[in-house]
Amino acid sequence: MIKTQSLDGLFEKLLEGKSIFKNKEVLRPSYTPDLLLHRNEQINGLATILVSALRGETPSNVLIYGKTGTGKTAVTRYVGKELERVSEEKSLFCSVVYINCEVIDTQYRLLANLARHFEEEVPMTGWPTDQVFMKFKEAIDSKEQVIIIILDEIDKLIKKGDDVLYNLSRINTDLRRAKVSMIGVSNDLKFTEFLDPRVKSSLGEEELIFPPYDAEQISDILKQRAKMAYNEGALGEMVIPLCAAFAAQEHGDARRALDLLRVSGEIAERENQPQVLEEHVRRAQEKIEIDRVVEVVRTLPTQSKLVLYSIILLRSRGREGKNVTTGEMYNVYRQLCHHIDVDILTQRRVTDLMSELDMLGIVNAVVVSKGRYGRTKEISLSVPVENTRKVLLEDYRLKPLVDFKTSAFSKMFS
Ligand SMILES: Nc1ncnc2c1ncn2[C@@H]1O[C@H](COP(=O)(O)OP(=O)(O)OP(=O)(O)O)[C@@H](O)[C@H]1O
Repeated sequence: MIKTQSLDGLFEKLLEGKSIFKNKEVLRPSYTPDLLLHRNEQINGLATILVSALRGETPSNVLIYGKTGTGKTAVTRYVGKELERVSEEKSLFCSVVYINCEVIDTQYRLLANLARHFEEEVPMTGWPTDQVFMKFKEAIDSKEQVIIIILDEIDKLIKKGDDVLYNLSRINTDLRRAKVSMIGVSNDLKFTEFLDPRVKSSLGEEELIFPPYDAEQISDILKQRAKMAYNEGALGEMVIPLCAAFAAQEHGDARRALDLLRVSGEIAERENQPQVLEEHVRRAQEKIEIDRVVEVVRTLPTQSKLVLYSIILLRSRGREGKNVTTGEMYNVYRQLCHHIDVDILTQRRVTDLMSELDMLGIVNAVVVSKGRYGRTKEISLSVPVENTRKVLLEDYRLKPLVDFKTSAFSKMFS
């Protein structure tokens, strides 16, 4: 008979412990606070452009730029919500439609979503795109109204062509009653380079830049949120300054700072600690960094994974402390390719892939002089070996390499 452990009261026991969190949800990215700190200039700037909508005029199109976590989405949604609120109060017809182009990433799906927002029956696939566009136009032109379309992460949409933006930017010439304007949001400052010049000038009628927050501003944002998220006395004195300092080092990313504040609390909670302390923040920072790297490694192309795996093998063969040279790395890389029957790239190409890994912060390569033997690059890993190895071996193409170090590889070094 299989003995099962009694689980009576499993959750009750866990719930009994007093939580340090009052409301953890307010630390999640989906939560938008009622008051956005240090963004008055951007809020007023956007409101000044959009106020035309309340006068029944077409607001200029706007492009909003700024690095990740600088409050672009939060500000745009906040101003959009306010606009809708005032318009309702004044019995006007203004609607703001928010689309995240990372999720809705094809022209068809974008138009279908817009049409559906105005209660048109459009299937999510199957129709010619023109027909969906017609439906959308018909739907909105049935009455006098101003529609503002927020296209968040607009650069993701453009990767699949800019026809839809071209059509949307000219839509007002075909409309009799309705008026449409667009707000494009992006953290890629260069994405407009790929746009049709007509779309570029139409979309960028107005531009708003969101600068990164400094440590003090992040600290204010964290304090505001911590009051709602944590019980009184649950945060050690150094927690907020340290979270702010780490996030400001990154580039002033409020999302990262809020993540850090939440994960620090989760670590302290898991250890049944009554208070979050500096050491929890340091561990949270490490955890978030590992999670980030794991995600980057997971999505690398196979060839880059093989380059990385060669470096890992060289580092873990009892050579700790010794850096790997490009020559050694290429040697092992070739054997790995041979082992799993993958094309072998030239040393030059492999060196390029390695430089990309360097840029992603996965390895660190320094050029060293070998005297009369010329120059070479010495490579060290910037990521934890075991975690990275595990992620690499999750890839089915690399799986057969799991035994590699114990057979062919050990022979090479014995
Ligand atoms: N000024 C602020 N006051 C309070 N919270 C803020 C502020 N700016 C950003 N935040 C919070 O930081 C997180 C990230 O902000 P947001 O999503 O607006 O950034 P973003 O610039 O749109 O980033 P991305 O380009 O990655 O989408 C959100 O949880 C948001 O609520």
